[in-house]
This record gives sequence, structure tokens and C-alpha cells, in this order.
Amino acid sequence: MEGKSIIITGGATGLGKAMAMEFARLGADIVIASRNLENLEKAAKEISTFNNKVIVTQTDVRSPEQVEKMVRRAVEENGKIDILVNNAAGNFRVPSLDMSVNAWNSVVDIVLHGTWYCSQEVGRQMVFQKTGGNILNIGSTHVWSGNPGTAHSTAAKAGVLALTKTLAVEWAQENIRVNLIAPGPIEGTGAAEQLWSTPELEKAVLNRIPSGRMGTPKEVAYLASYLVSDYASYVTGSSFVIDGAGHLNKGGV
Ligand SMILES: CCCCC/C=C/C(=O)SCCNC(=O)CCNC(=O)[C@H](O)C(C)(C)COP(=O)(O)OP(=O)(O)OC[C@H]1O[C@@H](n2cnc3c(N)ncnc32)[C@H](O)[C@@H]1OP(=O)(O)O
Ligand SMILES: NC(=O)C1=CN([C@@H]2O[C@H](COP(=O)(O)OP(=O)(O)OC[C@H]3O[C@@H](n4cnc5c(N)ncnc54)[C@H](OP(=O)(O)O)[C@@H]3O)[C@@H](O)[C@H]2O)C=CC1
Repeated sequence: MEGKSIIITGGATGLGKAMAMEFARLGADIVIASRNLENLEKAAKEISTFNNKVIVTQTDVRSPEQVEKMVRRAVEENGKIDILVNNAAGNFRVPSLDMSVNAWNSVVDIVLHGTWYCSQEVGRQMVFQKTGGNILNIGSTHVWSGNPGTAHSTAAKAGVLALTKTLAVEWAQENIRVNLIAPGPIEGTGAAEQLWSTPELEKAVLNRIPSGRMGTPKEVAYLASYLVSDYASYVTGSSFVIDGAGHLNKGGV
């Protein structure tokens, strides 16, 4: 990945940071973008231990203006954008009958609209560069299994899956690949804090995973590294589940 310029939204924490660390280890220049500046600066220090360039840009992906600024900054600093990882997300458990309009909108705005704003802005830049490029979206196995209590996130992630396939077809002629990783439960992440914060919930989640454990952020980062690399040069429009067979565990007698 030497010489590659990569933007990772939500890159200061959890899976985003794990991907940023792995891409940096492989030689890439990294731009991480999210809202909390303190988290961004702390993460940048860790990511820059690989002697690569790390830029932070305080960005709310719900704002098309801020997304445009983020892309401009990445181009000013690195001269181009090769790879975008749409990882930023929000989620919390709330019964559908109790969910406020604002609660629904806040998650759909981050997950679906944010992914769209970033993809369109970066897609335009990649076409302008005439270099092609790579977009990797982070989805969720809940798109197939459903998940009571997170209707906003599950519906938004389904939209991201449909967007992945659509943009892959539309932009293939521009040599832009668009793929999606759908993780199951991954330990030590923001999802863990939001979705299985009690020992009871954690036990229930673990019980549904045939592999008998949750995934690690590094395991997701390794899959992401493959997908954004030239090893995957003929892979586009695809979704990759990484979940210890969790979403399949519905059979048995
Ligand atoms: C197999 C596993 C699959 C896992 C799938 C996906 C997992 C993930 O995406 S995990 C990502 C976890 N990380 C985060 O959520 C970090 C970012 N999250 C946030 O910033 C907040 O949680 C946010 C999503 C609510 C957005 O923050 P902000 O824009 O500041 O929103 P507000 O605090 O103003 O809230 C807006 C709206 O939502 C209501 N609300 C917030 N939290 C809850 C809650 N726990 N329960 C019910 N309602 C909630 C809040 O009350 C506001 O609504 P109104 O009160 O009607 O204004
Ligand atoms: N961990 C897991 O088990 C699973 C995770 N996923 C997906 O993986 C991705 C990472 O999740 P995870 O690492 O668990 O969670 P984190 O909470 O660690 O990561 C979410 C990141 O998104 C950023 N973010 C949230 N809202 C915005 C916004 N409006 N603008 C810009 N950035 C924003 C947050 O930073 P800040 O708040 O500073 O803006 C944070 O860094 C998400 O897409 C999630 O849906 C999917 C399935 C399972």
C-alpha cells in the first residue's frame, strides 16, 4: 500500500482505527475523519508510529459541506485519494415503538446519508484524477438476520448494501471498485458499548456464534486490507461476511 492515500471515516476508534493501523503498517498515508478532535489526535499519534503521513480532519459526515472540506484537505495534503473506507456509524438499542423521529434520523443520517455524501465526493475526485480507486463500506450481518432494537441502523445498513452494488456497477467503467464488509459482533468496539454492554447481553450474543467467540478488530482489518489491495482487483460489488458463521446459526433440531 505504499504511496496510497486512504480516507477512513470514524478512523479514530474501534474498527476504523484498527484498519488505519493496518493500512499504515502496510505503508499507506492515512486521513482519519470524525467529530471528536481529542480522539482523532490520540489515534493519529498511534497510527504515525509506522512513519507514514497521518492527517486528522474533524468532520461530521452528516454535513455535505464538511465532507467536501474533508476531501479537499486530503487532496491538498496527499495530492490524490486512492481509497475511501465508509466506516463511521451510530447505533443504540431502542424498541421501534418508542423510537423518536430524531433518533431514527440521527442514525440514518450518519450511516446511509454520510456514506452517500462521502462516496459521491470521493467518486468525483477519483474520476477527475483518472486513476480509478476503491471504496469499502462497512455494513452489518443484521441486514440479513434483522435485529430487534436497532431498526434505524439495520435499515440504514441495508441501504448501504444496495448503494454498494449500485455504485459498483455504475462506476466500474471508471475503474472504481466498491465492496462491503459485513461484520458480526467484534470485541472491544463501540458496538460492544452500545449493543452488549451487560454480561447477560454479551452471553446471549456469544451463544449465537458457532465459532464460540467474537471477532477481533484486527481480523476485520486483515479482510479490509485484502479488499482494498490489488489482490482483489477483480472484486467489486461484493459483500463479505466476517462473523464466525453467526448469521447462519438458525438451523438444527
Ligand atoms: C452483529 C453486530 C452488528 C452491529 C451493527 C452496527 C453497529 C454499530 O453501528 S456500532 C457503532 C457504535 N458507535 C456509536 O454509536 C458512536 C456514535 N454514536 C453517537 O454519536 C450517538 O449514539 C448518536 C448515534 C445518537 C448520535 O449522536 P448525536 O447526533 O449527538 O445525537 P443525539 O444525542 O442528539 O441524539 C439524537 C436522538 O437520538 C436519541 N437517542 C440517542 N441515544 C438514544 C438511546 N440510547 N435510546 C433512545 N434514544 C436515543 C436522542 O434522544 C435524540 O432524540 P430526541 O430526544 O427525540 O431528540
Ligand atoms: N463492532 C462491531 O461489532 C460491528 C461494527 N460494525 C460497523 O463497524 C463500524 C465501526 O464500528 P465500531 O468500531 O464498533 O464503533 P465505534 O463507535 O468505535 O466507531 C464509530 C466511529 O464513527 C464515528 N462517527 C459517528 N458519527 C459520526 C459522524 N456523524 N461523522 C463522522 N464520524 C462519526 C465515531 O467518532 P465520533 O463520535 O468522534 O464522530 C467513531 O469513531 C461501523 O460502521 C459499525 O456499524 C458492524 C457490525 C459489527
